[in-house]
Amino acid sequence: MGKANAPVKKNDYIDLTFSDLTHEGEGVGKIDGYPIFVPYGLPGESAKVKVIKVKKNLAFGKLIERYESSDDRIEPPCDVFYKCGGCQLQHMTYDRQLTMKQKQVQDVMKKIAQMPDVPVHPTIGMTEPWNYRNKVQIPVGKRYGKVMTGFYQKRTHNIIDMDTCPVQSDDNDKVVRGIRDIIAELGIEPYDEETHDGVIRHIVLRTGYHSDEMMVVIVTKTKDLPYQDAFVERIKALNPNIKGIIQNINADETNVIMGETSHTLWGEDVIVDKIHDLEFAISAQSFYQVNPEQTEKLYDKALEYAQLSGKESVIDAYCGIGSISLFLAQHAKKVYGVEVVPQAVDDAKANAKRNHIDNAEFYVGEAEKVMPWWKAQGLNPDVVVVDPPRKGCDENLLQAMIDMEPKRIVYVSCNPSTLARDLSYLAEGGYETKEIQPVDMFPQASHVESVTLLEKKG
Ligand SMILES: C[S@@+](CC[C@H](N)C(=O)[O-])C[C@H]1O[C@@H](n2cnc3c(N)ncnc32)[C@H](O)[C@@H]1O
Repeated sequence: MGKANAPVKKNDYIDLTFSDLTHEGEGVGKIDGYPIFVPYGLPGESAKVKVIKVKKNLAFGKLIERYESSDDRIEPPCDVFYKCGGCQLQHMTYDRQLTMKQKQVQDVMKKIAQMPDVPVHPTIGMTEPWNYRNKVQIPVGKRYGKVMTGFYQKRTHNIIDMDTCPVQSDDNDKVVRGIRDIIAELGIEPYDEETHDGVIRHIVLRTGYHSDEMMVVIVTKTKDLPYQDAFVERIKALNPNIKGIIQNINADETNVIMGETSHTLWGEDVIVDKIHDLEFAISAQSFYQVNPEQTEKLYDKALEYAQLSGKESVIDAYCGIGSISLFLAQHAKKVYGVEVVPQAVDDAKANAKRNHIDNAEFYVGEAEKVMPWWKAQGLNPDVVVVDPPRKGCDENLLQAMIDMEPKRIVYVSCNPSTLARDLSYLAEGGYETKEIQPVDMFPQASHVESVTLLEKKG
């Protein structure tokens, strides 16, 4: 069907009944099999919709008036939910969010991996799916002379001025507001994305879940930070748990938040937090899971799937600060971790020492290059754990893993689509996907995390 043959035209007003949800949580209604995606529509509801964009195979619409409410609908607790791009699912009950995430994994296993029969367990959720984030990265801007901090409006870079965010911890919210006011009072200029003038781009805060230790990172465009001493003194006074204030410099015209250079303006370079009984030092540029309560459940599942007896050698690829590696090391003979961010590998080595674990080694490098090299050196692990970023595993890494012939692979994923693609590749290499456990690391947002167990066939 060409675009001209689509059953709707731009600016049409139509009545639509929603039958499904997209992976981003938008309602899907169909006219003669032609899908129309409408934010905030829920299955079972019908509504008046304005068609805003028409493509060959699908259209997008805006919900104008709902004729009835699904039992899955709730009032979003956040005032700016319908404007902000941070969360997508606050209008649905938490149970519905969990089933939606399970179904998303089931869908990609059918459509992308062609494995409709793999068991996908119900998503492991939180008891209280709010105030869970231990990290906030918030842009700083100025409008009509007023300094603002807040998340970007959907699909734009307009900052929505906000004082609180219901998925953040209250302490993080308070410190962000405090720093925003100090920036305004000292007259330090926020960075302007259009003119590339100004100084302060982002405030990044990380708070230890068990330790309450806080790290403040001020991301600047310039090396120079005006009124640095006064700025640091006043930030210190905002919360006694602030352990370090770090400046990160990002001079590039980019969407990436942090640049490559950081230096500590005051206090410690790291904060320390615990996951179960292990302590982890975390520096500004290292990855650390954002939902501490769910991290324990995610890691428990990864460890369960690894089925270690104490005799195995294990590779943890994309290991970050060594958090999964050190749990594996407590039950294995030897663990090898690889990670591309040098500061994270420094943290991983320090974390092994801090926890008196001496059977874990960490290497800096791209996992897709280090794995084939390890294979060439004769390293043939019993188990491989991978936890890649959203783009999934590089083919060279998948092939190296197949060539190493581990008994089991545990795949921790934050993107079901690339997971399904990689599971197909591994199936061709002789690895059977046994089961998948989604774990909700991002309540109220549409991201889906999961742990998968694969075993070598035959
Ligand atoms: C999703 S995080 C997982 C980290 C760790 N497993 C954890 O649970 O905290 C992915 C990690 O992969 C790292 N990374 C990204 N690309 C990489 C590559 N090509 N080779 C090795 N590590 C990479 C990132 O820096 C990040 O630390």
